[in-house]
Amino acid sequence: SDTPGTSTGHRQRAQSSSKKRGVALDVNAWRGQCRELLRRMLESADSEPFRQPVDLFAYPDYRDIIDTPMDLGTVSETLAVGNYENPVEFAKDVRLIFSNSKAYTPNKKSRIYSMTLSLSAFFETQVLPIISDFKSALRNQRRSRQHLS
Ligand SMILES: O=C(Nc1ccc(F)cc1F)N1CCN(C(=O)c2ccco2)CC1
Repeated sequence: SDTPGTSTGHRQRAQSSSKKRGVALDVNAWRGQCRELLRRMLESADSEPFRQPVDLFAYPDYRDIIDTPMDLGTVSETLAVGNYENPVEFAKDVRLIFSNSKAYTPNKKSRIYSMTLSLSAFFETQVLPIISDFKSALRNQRRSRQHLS
């Protein structure tokens, strides 16, 4: 065990701003990354039914089942005007699109519902590193601010 009273050595904090372990920990990088992720989803054929709000004349019972409609166009607009504070809020709205489709579908074999399954699988693989990079950038920022105080 350590000799009592010995310091464990004072880790010199690198003076570099946000570079740590070779990755740039930029607390704002998530916004452009999410815009790019949306762009890739919107170019996929699987997103076609989810690019705009559901036409309630085509699906008159939609609001009987779905309390909070959501679509990729609305998410894109919210992101563009700066109304998401972080990628977790962004992911919450995208996931709402998929859960709405699951709630509304009459059966699990419906074509439109099956499109959300592949789109959601793609989304989850892509959004995970965006969220974890954001969270480590935030930790890093708080650590460096705390260091200054
Ligand atoms: O009507 C649309 N989208 C849409 C919106 C604007 C358009 F111009 C054209 C569209 F096709 N739906 C997507 C959401 N939806 C479902 O998730 C679902 C699950 C099972 C069966 O449908 C209902 C249908």
